[in-house]
Order: sequence, then structure tokens, then C-alpha cells
Amino acid sequence: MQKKGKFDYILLETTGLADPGAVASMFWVDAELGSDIYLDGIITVVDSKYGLKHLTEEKPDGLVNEATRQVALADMILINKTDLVSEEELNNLRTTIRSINGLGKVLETQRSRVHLSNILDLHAYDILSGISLQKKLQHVSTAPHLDQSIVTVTFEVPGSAKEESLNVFIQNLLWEKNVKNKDGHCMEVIRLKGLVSIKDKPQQMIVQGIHELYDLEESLVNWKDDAERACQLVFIGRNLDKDVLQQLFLAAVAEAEEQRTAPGRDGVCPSH
Ligand SMILES: Nc1nc2c(ncn2[C@@H]2O[C@H](COP(=O)(O)OP(=O)(O)OP(=O)(O)O)[C@@H](O)[C@H]2O)c(=O)[nH]1
Repeated sequence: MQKKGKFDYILLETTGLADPGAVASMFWVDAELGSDIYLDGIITVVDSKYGLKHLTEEKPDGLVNEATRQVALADMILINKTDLVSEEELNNLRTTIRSINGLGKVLETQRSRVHLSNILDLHAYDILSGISLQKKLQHVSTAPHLDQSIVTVTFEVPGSAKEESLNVFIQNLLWEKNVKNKDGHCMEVIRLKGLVSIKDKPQQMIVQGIHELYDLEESLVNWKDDAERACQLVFIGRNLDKDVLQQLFLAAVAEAEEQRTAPGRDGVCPSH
């Protein structure tokens, strides 16, 4: 890193057991501090032969296994060694991956052969992503839950959000972790992405969250004068309940007072 400007791109390979969120958070913060290095995106390679076994592995104490975390946080998922499995096995793996992460792009490969343009310059975390985000959000796949510990949920509500209330909503989820689903389990969001409208702001706003870090930024796209404003959010995480999240969000869009009496926040969730 001392030879500043000498690198075009850095591909960092973490160990098979790493939680990419921790590494990603580091680079994200670094960019905020004015560093030349910014986080472009997270790529996860899944082995077709053993992927499903790893993804469904049960960990003690109900912890989320590493493979699932790696898929959940990926912006690009390469399903590799497809030659080693049957079409049916591949289908099961695809469905499982999609139910965990409905937002990331999925490519199927052999010997990990992939055109570099597919994996470099993903811009998954910067405001450039706003241009394609709208399209992407229209195609978020939310497959049936399949007993998966981590799932993707998404919702869209018309209108604008109040910036302050939106921050409270996100902080309750990511920091306080005090939002419960209908079964009384605390929701755990590990990835958050969205395009929202803030009252009186001409630009569409991008929300990005990973683990406990999040950012609300103006995108390069303005709301068209005659277009209906809306907020769309995608959450990847555990114990997520779309209805509860949507109701809470509606409370944030409407009046701040309503938020305190909104469902799902009674009781205290243990901190992690
Ligand atoms: N049949 C087949 N073999 C593959 C493919 N990709 C890699 N291999 C082989 O699988 C073996 C193990 O390679 P990888 O799974 O890529 O190993 P790795 O990623 O270095 O291992 P870790 O980083 O420790 O996970 C090597 O002999 C590769 O040649 C593929 O698409 N099909």
C-alpha cells in the first residue's frame, strides 16, 4: 500500500472460514476516511459438489455457518465445478443460494473461468450503484424459506421517509437489534440495501448496510417531477419478517410518534 497509485485493483482472498463482513467493514470505513482504497464488492465462490452440505451445516448454539454468511454477504456468487453435479443437484444448490441471497448476481462456472468484467468494478457499495440499483431491486428474488437460517426479504412502500426516522429504524435493526419477528425472535440484519425517497431531497437516496455499519447517501439519480416517490429496501439476515419490517417502516414514513407504538419492538433482544 506504500506504493500509492500503483495498484489498479486489489483482489483479496480471505480464508474459507472468514466472515467477509468484518473485512468489508474495514475497507468501507477506510474509504470514508479519504483513503484511495474503496470496497468494490464481495465475491463468493461456491463449490457445487459440497456447497449444499456446507450451507446446511448446523452449528452449535444456533450460530450461522460460515458458508451461509459468505453467500449472504456476496454481491457476486460463482457456483463453480458445475461439471461435477447433476442438473437436479445444481438446481437445489441454486434455489438454496437464491433463498439466502436474492440480491447478488449468480454465475455458474467451471474451473472458475469467468470474464474479468463480470467480477471487477462491481461498484456494489458506491453511489454509482444507484443507477443500476433500481433495476436490480425490481428483480430481487425472495424464494420460499426452505428452513434457511438466513433469507432475503424486500418491500416497497409509496411515499417518502423522514431522514431522522429512517435512521432510527435502521439503528434499531443494526445497532440495538431490538426488532422482533412474530415469533418473538430478534431480527438480525447482516446486509441491507435500498433506494429511498427523503422528503424535500431531489435525489434518490441509497441505503447500504453491512453488519452494524450503514450509510445513507445521495445517488446520482434525481426523482422525476411527475414520478411517484417510493422507498424500496432489501434485507438479508436471520429471523426476518417482511410484514413487521414493512409496518415499522410505514411508521417511519408517516409520523415519528407512531413508531414508538409500532409492533415488534416490545421486550429487549439480547445483544450479540
Ligand atoms: N472438475 C472440476 N474440478 C475443478 C474445478 N475447479 C477446480 N477444480 C479442481 O479442484 C481441485 C481443488 O481446487 P479448488 O477447489 O479450487 O481449491 P482451492 O479453492 O484452492 O481450495 P481452498 O482455497 O482451500 O478452498 C483442483 O484439483 C482443481 O483443479 C471445476 O470446475 N471442475
